[in-house]
Amino acid sequence: MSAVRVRVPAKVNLQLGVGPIREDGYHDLVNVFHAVSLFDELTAEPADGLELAVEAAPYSRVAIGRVPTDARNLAARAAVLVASRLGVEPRVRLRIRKAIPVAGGMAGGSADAAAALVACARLWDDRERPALARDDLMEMGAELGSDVPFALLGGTAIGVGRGERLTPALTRGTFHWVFAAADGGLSTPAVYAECDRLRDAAGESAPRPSVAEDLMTALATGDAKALGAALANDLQPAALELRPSLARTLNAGRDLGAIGALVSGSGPTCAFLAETDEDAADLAVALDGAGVAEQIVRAQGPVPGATVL
Ligand SMILES: C[C@](O)(CO)[C@H](O)COP(=O)(O)OP(=O)(O)OC[C@H]1O[C@@H](n2ccc(N)nc2=O)[C@H](O)[C@@H]1O
Ligand SMILES: Nc1ncnc2c1ncn2[C@@H]1O[C@H](COP(=O)(O)OP(=O)(O)OP(=O)(O)O)[C@@H](O)[C@H]1O
Repeated sequence: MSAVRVRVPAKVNLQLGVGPIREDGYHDLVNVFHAVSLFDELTAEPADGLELAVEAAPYSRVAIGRVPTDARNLAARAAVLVASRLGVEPRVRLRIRKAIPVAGGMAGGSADAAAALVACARLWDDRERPALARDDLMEMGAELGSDVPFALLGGTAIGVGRGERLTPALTRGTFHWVFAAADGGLSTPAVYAECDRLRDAAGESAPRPSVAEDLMTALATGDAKALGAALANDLQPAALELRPSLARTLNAGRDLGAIGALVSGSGPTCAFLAETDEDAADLAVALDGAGVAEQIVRAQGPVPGATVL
């Protein structure tokens, strides 16, 4: 096989309920993931060794200078994992074209890891040995990071445990989003640690999160207004503490007519929901004019997970 090209979506967390810290240092979550039409593209082709190149997608202002191009890159780690599972050498050139913000709370690195799992499994598929099944890829994804299995699955899904144990959720229709990407990222471990610190300082113990019924009903009925009202992220206070300017971004979106506004995952990207495609276009133009973000991007969800093109 010569080259495999895979397209993989970003995510926004519709509900991120953060529970207590577990013994392994991770938090127990109720994580409602939603895949949106903002895509990274990864190409895998045979090479003499493991090679990696990263470029920004046309018109995107993704800070590719902050993406490692060595063995720390999650896509490279995914390729090494697939090779070791199949008992082959990781002789592959990976080219990543990024549109998903770096360290933005939209799981860009996890998306690239998912794309590399799919691409390398296909590239090294050989009649001599049993092919890797979807479940094998999901299990390897969970080994690489909590968000990786969802990038494989896509759509809308409820994640529990670290967020890696997924159940697809019933949804109707399409939701229209506007994302405000910030200049500079936030570290996911730092945001979780800040969430713990804020809870400690307030004398609060971590609640056991549960799936919000109003959110699931809004998704199942395709009711954008109800979805906007039900959006919730327990990491948002921590992200706002670490990056106070995000309050201005969220307020600008609300003032300009968003029917829902929240920080995406660990941030700093802010997500705004609009009722129609036209409303989203108007909101994007207005937010761009307000100058509260590095880049404004429109996207729709749900969309499929990592897909071979
Ligand atoms: C914030 C989210 O993006 C929401 O989907 C995820 O929870 C983070 O997923 P991720 O980036 O794939 O995270 P991982 O690579 O698995 O873990 C990075 C770090 O985030 C923190 N972490 C992550 C997931 C989780 N359930 N509890 C945590 O406390 C831990 O400090 C961990 O060391
Ligand atoms: N392929 C990759 N793309 C982007 N960052 C990567 C990649 N591989 C490793 N990294 C490292 O991971 C860090 C987090 O990047 P990423 O874009 O995945 O964050 P994120 O979107 O906030 O993740 P999440 O939403 O899963 O918490 C980066 O700062 C970078 O050092």
